[in-house]
Amino acid sequence: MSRAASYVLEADGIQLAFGERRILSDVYLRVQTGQVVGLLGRNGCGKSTLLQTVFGGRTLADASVRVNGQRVVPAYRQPGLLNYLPQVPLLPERLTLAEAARMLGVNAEQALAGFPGLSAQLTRRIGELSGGTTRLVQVLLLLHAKTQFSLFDEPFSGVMPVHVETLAELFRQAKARKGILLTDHRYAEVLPLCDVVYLLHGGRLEQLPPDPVPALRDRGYLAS
Ligand SMILES: Nc1ncnc2c1ncn2[C@@H]1O[C@H](COP(=O)(O)OP(=O)(O)OP(=O)(O)O)[C@@H](O)[C@H]1O
Repeated sequence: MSRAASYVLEADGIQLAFGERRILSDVYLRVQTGQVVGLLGRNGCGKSTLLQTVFGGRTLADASVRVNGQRVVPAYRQPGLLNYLPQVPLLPERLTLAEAARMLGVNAEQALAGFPGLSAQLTRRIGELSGGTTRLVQVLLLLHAKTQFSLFDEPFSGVMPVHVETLAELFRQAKARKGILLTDHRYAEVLPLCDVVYLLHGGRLEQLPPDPVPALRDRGYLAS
């Protein structure tokens, strides 16, 4: 991908109900390269489901996912388009950290550089790392992988406070290379990172104004 190239990822037409319960009904989502886009919403409102659908891991009949106007369903099949970190572990436990980085085409030394201590663990197997370390290295590897977009479901989860600000800074830097869509309840870390914030509530995706806090309070996501 040329650094100057600009890509727009859009999703809409996503309808999902479990029995009588409608989860997603009115969704239009847009992420472009150079942006961090935050997706907020209360527990169980459908954020993970939406990310899975954009990635293409969950197939919904009328879902439209497009890049620069071209339909890409499932999006994950398009080489170099996007990667996705779900809430569950992604990387095979038997691989060493160095092997996992190679598998993703990532320079491990570069990806882990901001975190003294991680580079020393390159020869350890993923299955031997602590839960929080595993989460952090997965985020770092996907962030550095050469895709136009990265989707993260709770990237700050389990990351210890001393690493959170460094990770947030890496998200800011990664915008120069890609577009990022993330959901995380750590809104204090997430909001300053985001160029655009969406709130998912009642099946609808609402793009919030540049200062999203009052709307987040009004809609009951933050305590007033
Ligand atoms: N297979 C299923 N059958 C029935 N309901 C389901 C199924 N899968 C998910 N759900 C429901 O769909 C809703 C959306 O789930 P999802 O995991 O997308 O929420 P979320 O916004 O990511 O939540 P959280 O913030 O807690 O991670 C939840 O209420 C969940 O219980």
